[in-house]
Amino acid sequence: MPNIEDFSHIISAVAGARASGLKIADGAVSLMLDVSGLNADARTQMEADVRSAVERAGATSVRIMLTAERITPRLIAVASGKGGVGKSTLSTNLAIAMARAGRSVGLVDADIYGPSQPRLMGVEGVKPEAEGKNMIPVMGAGGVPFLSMGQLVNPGQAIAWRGPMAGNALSQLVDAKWGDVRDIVVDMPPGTGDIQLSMIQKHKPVGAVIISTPQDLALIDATRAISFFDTAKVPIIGLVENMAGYLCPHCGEMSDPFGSGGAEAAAKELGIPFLGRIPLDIKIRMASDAGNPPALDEGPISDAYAAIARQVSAWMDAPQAAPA
Ligand SMILES: Nc1ncnc2c1ncn2[C@@H]1O[C@H](COP(=O)(O)OP(=O)(O)OP(=O)(O)O)[C@@H](O)[C@H]1O
Repeated sequence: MPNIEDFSHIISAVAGARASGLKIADGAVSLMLDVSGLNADARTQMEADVRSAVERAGATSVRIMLTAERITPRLIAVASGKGGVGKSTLSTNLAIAMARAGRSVGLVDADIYGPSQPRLMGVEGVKPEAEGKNMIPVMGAGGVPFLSMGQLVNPGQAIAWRGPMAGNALSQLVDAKWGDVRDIVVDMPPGTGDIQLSMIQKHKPVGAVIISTPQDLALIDATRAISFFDTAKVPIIGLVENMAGYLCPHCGEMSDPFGSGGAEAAAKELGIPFLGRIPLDIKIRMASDAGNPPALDEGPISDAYAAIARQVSAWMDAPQAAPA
């Protein structure tokens, strides 16, 4: 029978620093497993992995107590200098790709000008319920819980809002019953005006992902968005290039209607990380419009979102994203 040190090694090979309180009595092993920040599937998987490793090593019985710290979700802002560059599409697919990697992540659609997430998440017309004063997020595509400005007001109504109203509306979404959600991807309204400032002053994101198309004019707007977050002291996680390169579905030739590589060059010049590029592909628009986010699929598009999600997740796991 292995001793307590052997079991400790076996368990930490599977669960890293998440295991604690290991005890052994007559071959019966008990321990605690901190599953904070993991979604339900990842929790079940980790528990099962630890259990089978301990059983394989010869334990007569295994008792695992799952614990999770109560957490206030951290916000990841997805922002762009101007509209129409694919910010909402990226927000949805980033959240889904992070969830597919086992993270406990939610999505908030704070774009008061054109809340499009209910459609992208396949839950158009679904109204969230409330528990007391708090809203309960609805379950969107990929099992990602989500709330949208579009669920608070009728389309078009919010456009006349001023900063404080937008800030208060965002509070309703962010202060909802998020359960064990650790990180919330926030689809910001495009631009860098008072509305956006009020929102981030009220609910400071831990970091911002900026999205741009590759052409010069869009990059100038992206640069403005970057300095906006700099001024607000919100660190930039990195820049994503969207609609980079068009693969012709008929002849298979790759062309660059908006140029290509502009965002990567701009990121280098600005000294911020480049997180990756998403091609211009009609399949992205069609799948999104049908409420089937492409990040849920298999293939190169989904891989591109997963690669961006990995970098954002790594940034969130590093010390700079830890709560003060
Ligand atoms: N890589 C892509 N390839 C093809 N179509 C895309 C791509 N990214 C986004 N789109 C499409 O472009 C349109 C605009 O995208 P999206 O709504 O995500 O942009 P946005 O920046 O959030 O816009 P808004 O500022 O209006 O909210 C949508 O029809 C979307 O399906």
